[in-house]
Amino acid sequence: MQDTIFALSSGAPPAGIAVIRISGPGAGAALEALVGDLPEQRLASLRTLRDRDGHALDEALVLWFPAPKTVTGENVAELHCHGGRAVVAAVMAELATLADLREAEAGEFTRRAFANGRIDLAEAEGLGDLLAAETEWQRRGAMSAAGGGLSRRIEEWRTQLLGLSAQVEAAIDFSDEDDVEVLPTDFVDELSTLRAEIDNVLSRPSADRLRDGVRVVFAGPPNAGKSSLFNALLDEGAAIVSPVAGTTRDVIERPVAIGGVPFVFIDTAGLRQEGAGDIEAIGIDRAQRELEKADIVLWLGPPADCPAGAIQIAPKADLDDAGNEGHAVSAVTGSGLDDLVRVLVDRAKDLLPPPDRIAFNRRQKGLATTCGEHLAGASRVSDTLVIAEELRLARVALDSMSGRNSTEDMLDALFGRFCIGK
Ligand SMILES: Nc1nc2c(ncn2[C@@H]2O[C@H](COP(=O)(O)OP(=O)(O)OP(=O)(O)O)[C@@H](O)[C@H]2O)c(=O)[nH]1
Ligand SMILES: [K+]
Ligand SMILES: [Mg+2]
Repeated sequence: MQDTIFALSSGAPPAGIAVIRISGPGAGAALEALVGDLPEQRLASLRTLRDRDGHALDEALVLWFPAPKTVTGENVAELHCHGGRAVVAAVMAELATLADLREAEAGEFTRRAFANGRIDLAEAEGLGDLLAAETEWQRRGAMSAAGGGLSRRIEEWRTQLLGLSAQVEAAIDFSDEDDVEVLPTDFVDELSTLRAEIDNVLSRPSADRLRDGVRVVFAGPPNAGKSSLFNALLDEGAAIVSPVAGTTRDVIERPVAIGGVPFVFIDTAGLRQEGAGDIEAIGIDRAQRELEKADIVLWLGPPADCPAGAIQIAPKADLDDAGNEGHAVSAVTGSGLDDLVRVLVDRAKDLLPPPDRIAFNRRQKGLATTCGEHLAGASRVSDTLVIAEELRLARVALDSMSGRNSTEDMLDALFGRFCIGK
């Protein structure tokens, strides 16, 4: 029999309320052990929680949800206790003494929901992103996946594919008689419409970029003012600033939300060929690698050396001898910073999937690409047996997207990034 699991599903105590969730075949018995009987299902009831000796642990709102229409698909009980540390500890300790009950692992509730078909993989991934969301754009992006928007679309595509396969199977059966394989004329149209739809979503930026933030690298020669600008934009003294060329060696990363858009600002060592010591040289190597991974580069060096696609900055605008090509900014007076931020936000929005539209993450993009290749394969040939096989393979890719055929490793990786109690 499946273990019954429990965990604190709300934030760390102390808090106003602590929600302890119990899921599994023994959830009802556990609730009964604490409150004396099973309260009416799906209704909040105020009860005294007691230990096995009858001592009161807390007054709590308790809820009883019998399987299968529950968040995990199993029997579920919820205890809405007072959120004090000692209260939570006492109730959790009492639960741990009950037979067949144990504390849940990270993501275990969600994993059970997936195993019981309450959510599919795309929804579980969206839920993971939603829980991790720190900015408005992240929240909106994750909402649609967590709410099943992407899953429904995948299901529609799957249904269309099944329809196409059925047409091919019919043509194969028909061709047995006189060796002529006839596919309905609109078969080709339907196939290309499906391909176009998947390609359209594929063309959108990846949902991972939204989750991880847009990487903005501050680059240029030593002493250009990179760290000063980095600090000024972050409004904190994260990076050391000094008149000594080669002050910054290591890469310094700071996540920051601006206008609801998630960024990661990255300060780097000044780039120079000569005169760098051993440690600075390592820093320069790291800076080069960051430049390769950057989504946006702020270039604080001579325009002639500005990397392709980078935003040219004219730093130290308060000084008389400041350059005047590019976005003039001063870390000292703050001039030009607001404009620069606007430019950054505009650029970032082009790099992120539009909120409220469905988008693939990296894993889904790989599968959608495979799916698209098989659809293309199906439209290239006239042999119906080959077409049927290509359509089948396209469907296998879609099924991996929704997790109809997922491996344990993949599930471990996905649910491992959830928190305990989710
Ligand atoms: N007047 C003025 N001075 C600045 C400004 N920005 C930076 N500086 C000065 O320029 C010097 C170098 O600044 P940093 O921010 O350390 O420059 P960096 O590009 O990070 O330098 P490295 O890390 O050594 O590559 C320091 O003395 C700063 O005070 C600015 O906007 N105006
Ligand atoms: K410096
Ligand atoms: Mg620096």
